[in-house]
Amino acid sequence: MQPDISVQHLNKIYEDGFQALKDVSLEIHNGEIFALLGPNGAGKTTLISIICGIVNPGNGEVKAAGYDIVRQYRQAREAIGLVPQELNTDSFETVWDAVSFSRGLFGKAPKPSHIEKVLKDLSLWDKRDNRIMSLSGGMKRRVMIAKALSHEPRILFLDEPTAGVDVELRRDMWEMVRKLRENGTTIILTTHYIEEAEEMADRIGVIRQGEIILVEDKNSLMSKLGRKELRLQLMHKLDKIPGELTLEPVELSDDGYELVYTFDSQQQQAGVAGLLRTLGDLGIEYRDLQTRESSLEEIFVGLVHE
Ligand SMILES: Nc1ncnc2c1ncn2[C@@H]1O[C@H](COP(=O)(O)OP(=O)(O)OP(=O)(O)O)[C@@H](O)[C@H]1O
Repeated sequence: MQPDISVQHLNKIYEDGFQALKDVSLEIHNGEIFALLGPNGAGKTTLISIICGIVNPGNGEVKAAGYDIVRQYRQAREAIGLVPQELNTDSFETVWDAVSFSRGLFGKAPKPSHIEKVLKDLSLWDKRDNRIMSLSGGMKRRVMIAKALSHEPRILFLDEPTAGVDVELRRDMWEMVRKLRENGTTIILTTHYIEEAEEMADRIGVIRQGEIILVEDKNSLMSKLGRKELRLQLMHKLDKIPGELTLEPVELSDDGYELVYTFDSQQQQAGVAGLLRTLGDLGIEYRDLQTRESSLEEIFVGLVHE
């Protein structure tokens, strides 16, 4: 099956000569939730804006739903809903009118049954006759999503969907996004929040200074997250790792006074207990021990600051 989004060797140099994207290649498949994670200025908005036809691409090829975003702009754009970072919500219009109008912008015939479904899915049905400016911040965000979904796109972009949103509303948003995915929408979200990527995404892409430096299944990243390290400071120097321990992921420090054991947090019980027992059997004494866990945050920070 062809990917919903295909980006091949995309470069972007802004008019002032700044290169915001460097040879970006990425494929996103139907029904995925893909999180694009990166620090400020990494190029997330630039990438999204190019795919959505708001910013001109440099060289490279970009397709949405199989359509080239330059040569087949209309078809490509119609496949996409975009919830931008900046929310423009000082509108006197009612929720119903605003969402219906957005659909019209794509040249689509009115379809009240769809607008009704979108508003109900987003828990906005009761507010349909309210003016947008009278709504709470969280409701306004929902309206933005409803507008983006009004023309029945198969791909939804959410640029920083929960920036500045309180924890409760963030959870609501996550729940909503999951529901949309269940209905077959492909979702691409940008975020600074590692927690958000962990919670939501099927796959995570990390972008740094215009380059995609990692694209990985969330679960395999989570198994990295689950790595733990046990450090044992020994009473007496060891010259080498005893044969009984060579099957274990154990390393000896250069000075021979520290053993470092790396393990999966899921196997914690058996692994650590077994190791300590073996050390006891071998008569290897230690003064102190510490464990530490590497988090996705650490992996991320390590990656983007390398
Ligand atoms: N119109 C422009 N002209 C020149 N440089 C630009 C322009 N728009 C963005 N940039 C630069 O391109 C880089 C990437 O910006 P972009 O907005 O894509 O980053 P981002 O990852 O979305 O950041 P944030 O998380 O802060 O939204 C930044 O260094 C930015 O200053």
